[in-house]
Amino acid sequence: MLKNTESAIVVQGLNHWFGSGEAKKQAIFDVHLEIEKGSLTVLMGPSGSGKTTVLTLMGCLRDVQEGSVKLLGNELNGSSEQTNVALRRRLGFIFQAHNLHESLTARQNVRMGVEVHGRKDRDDAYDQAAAHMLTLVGLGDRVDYLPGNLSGGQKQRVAVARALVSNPDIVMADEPTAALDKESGMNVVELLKRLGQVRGTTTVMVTHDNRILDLADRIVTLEDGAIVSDERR
Ligand SMILES: Nc1ncnc2c1ncn2[C@@H]1O[C@H](COP(=O)(O)OP(=O)(O)OP(=O)(O)O)[C@@H](O)[C@H]1O
Repeated sequence: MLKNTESAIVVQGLNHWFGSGEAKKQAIFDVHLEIEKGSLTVLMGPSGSGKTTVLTLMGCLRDVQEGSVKLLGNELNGSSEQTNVALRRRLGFIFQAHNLHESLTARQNVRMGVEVHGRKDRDDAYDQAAAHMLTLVGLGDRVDYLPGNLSGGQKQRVAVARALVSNPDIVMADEPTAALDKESGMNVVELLKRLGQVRGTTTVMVTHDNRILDLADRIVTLEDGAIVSDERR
């Protein structure tokens, strides 16, 4: 049974290593972080500072080696695969490589975001939800396009729609605006912010994009695997 709490994510004393034997190297050092439901948190820091590692640990995509990560009240350190699968269903992931299926239209790609979660008997509802989400990301006139006929920025917005269509509790995004021009990038982040206010969706976003910092509720900066600043706005 999954639990619910007021904090979306609570990280305590998190350490992480890569490699083994002589090559074993610590990448994350004693990270503590509590993220409120409905907030938009940005993780910043130089290349190699540990942002993606922290995001994947919080997103149930990597085993927690030492310390505690509670996701929606559920401890990930030592959690069962069954719990991990159930938790991942409550998350939406947006990564830089958008991984769209080239043979499926924008709408069909977005539908996959709900189909993996649910029943097969709601065809029309899935289609409508996918088209609605594509409209929200500004692609209402492109729902039946194949990825090959979309620009890099448009493909990225399809990936955003796919991550959001299942109404996830938490969105984990790694450089979601990197492929987007200023206006499209702002639109995506504004949408995530609005989902936080309206649906209580929590967003944690890794970015180097200074343009979107004004929209963040909180900016956490990592250096050499440790948090060096934590600014609430
Ligand atoms: N699979 C891996 N195997 C070995 N070392 C890794 C692995 N993944 C990350 N690291 C190391 O862990 C540290 C943190 O990497 P991470 O990718 O989390 O940083 P980042 O801040 O996300 O960087 P970037 O902004 O370049 O994506 C780096 O020193 C990196 O070399």
